[in-house]
Amino acid sequence: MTATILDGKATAAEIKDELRVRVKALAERGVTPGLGTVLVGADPGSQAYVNGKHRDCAEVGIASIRRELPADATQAQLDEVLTDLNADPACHGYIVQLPLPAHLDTQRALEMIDPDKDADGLHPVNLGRLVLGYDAPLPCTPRGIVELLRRHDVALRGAKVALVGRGNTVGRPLGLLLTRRSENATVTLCHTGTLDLAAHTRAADIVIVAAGVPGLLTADMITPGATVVDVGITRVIGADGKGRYTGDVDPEVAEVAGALVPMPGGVGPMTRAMLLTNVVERAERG
Ligand SMILES: Nc1nc2c(c(=O)[nH]1)N[C@@H](CN(C=O)c1ccc(C(=O)N[C@@H](CCC(=O)O)C(=O)O)cc1)CN2
Repeated sequence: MTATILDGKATAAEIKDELRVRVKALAERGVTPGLGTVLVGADPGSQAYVNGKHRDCAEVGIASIRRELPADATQAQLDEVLTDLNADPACHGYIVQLPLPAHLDTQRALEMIDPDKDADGLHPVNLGRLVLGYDAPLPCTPRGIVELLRRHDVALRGAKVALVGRGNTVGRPLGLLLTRRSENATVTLCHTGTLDLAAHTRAADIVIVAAGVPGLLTADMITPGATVVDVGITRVIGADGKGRYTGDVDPEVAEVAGALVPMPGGVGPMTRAMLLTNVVERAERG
């Protein structure tokens, strides 16, 4: 068996086409959605991700608001930028690019974001709203995974899902999304303390791996025909001395799985598309 590839890049492109139409409708009401980004320091990876977000904005007609601080910025300087963005009516949602330099308090920065402008959906108030089933901006990666599966007709209702990883940005919120009444999947949340991980992944119709451990899921760990989602993205240095990104799923899994969300080209582009979606939704609310 060779898995059907669930192409996140193509699906994200479809979503961006749909967003372009919604942005045009907003323009007719005199509203231009605005996404803000806060970048501290000059890490090349973070700069590339922020540039990518602004390219995405330009593609769909969202206004870009860029705030940059030097690597040695103080917490007070960062607070000031966040306070400004909270008050800026042109900014419907914004993100603080992570990771922040080690001397800054990330949790404090995330908590300073106005929850109604939290484009990443990672503010504790919004994660709390998600737990309680209230309306809230949803975290982009979990939302992107559910959207990708839905658009490729992967049945979630009644499905057994093994979710590997309990982090606050993917594993935990994704478990909450998948167990909402609208999705109705049955989720086993696995983590580093799970005994016999393979027994859980083999019993699952859908295996989602967000552990940050390259090649963690091997072909013998899934049932033939299962759907596999690779959320891992770890930078490794190859034999040629060059850096590259690798996922949590061993390439041989593609020979056994029925469907595979690959890395690259799967969850990453969907995460970016959901960030834009969160901003457009905020602008539509007025
Ligand atoms: N505030 C945030 N900070 C960070 C986030 C985030 O969602 N919010 N996630 C990552 C970086 N990131 C976006 O910021 C991001 C990472 C990877 C991709 C992506 O599309 N990756 C490609 C493969 C790698 C590549 O080609 O560069 C893929 O999966 O196809 C998008 C966004 C940390 N910080």
